Amino acid sequence: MARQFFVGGNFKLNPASLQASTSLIETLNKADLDPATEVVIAPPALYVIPVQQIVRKDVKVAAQNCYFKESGAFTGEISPKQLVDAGIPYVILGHSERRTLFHETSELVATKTRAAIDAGLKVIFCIGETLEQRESGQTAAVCEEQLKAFVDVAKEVDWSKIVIAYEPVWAIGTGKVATSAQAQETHKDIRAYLSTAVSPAVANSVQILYGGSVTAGNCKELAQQPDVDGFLVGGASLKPEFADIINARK
Ligand SMILES: O=C[C@H](O)COP(=O)(O)O
Repeated sequence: MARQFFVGGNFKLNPASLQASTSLIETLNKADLDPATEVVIAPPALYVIPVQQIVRKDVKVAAQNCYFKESGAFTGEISPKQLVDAGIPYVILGHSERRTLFHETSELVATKTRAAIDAGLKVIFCIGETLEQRESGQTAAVCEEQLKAFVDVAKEVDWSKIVIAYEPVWAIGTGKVATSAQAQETHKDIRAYLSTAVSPAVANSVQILYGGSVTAGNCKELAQQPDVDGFLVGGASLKPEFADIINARK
């Protein structure tokens, strides 16, 4: 079965006002988008609901993070249940900025992923190595370790609720994109790991996105790789070229 092409836009902590978010969405609403691509955008938490209200219906909305508890004394957090209640279908978890700047461990990311799926969300689950880890030949091992933490708590989980985003940390926001060969090799390694650790069927059906300095200029070649099923886009998702990335296979 062919995997659907998927493009996510992670706005991170941008733009800095609701008005600027609205104008970004208005541009996206007017764009000619390939209907074969599943498109998900992740605005900052405060704007998730207003964006959901104005964005075109063929574009879904994601939160950039959530906690694993349903409710309680957890100041500053958002629960998976609240996202579901607000009609938000997706959440990004395990982004390298969460792992590095906010000290999220693979175990915490796994717990949050399990809770999000159990609550009814779909998860864009991010993994990826640092430059030092790549240069010392640990790329596959690091991705496996990050995935294994979830596999360990994934008993009877519905893997169709997960999209994996491979984002080498050295490529995020740096302008240094992975070559299509590097992306393909790592995506293939991720599938090989899942084939053994979960099942060949899951390894074959799970969508694996590439993220890290994707632009309109480099997306077409990356999109031709057999194990690259789409992108998680940061900086370029805030620009009109996001539509060209969505249309990378058109
Ligand atoms: O989630 C998106 C990634 O962090 C990629 O960001 P970037 O496209 O700005 O490099």
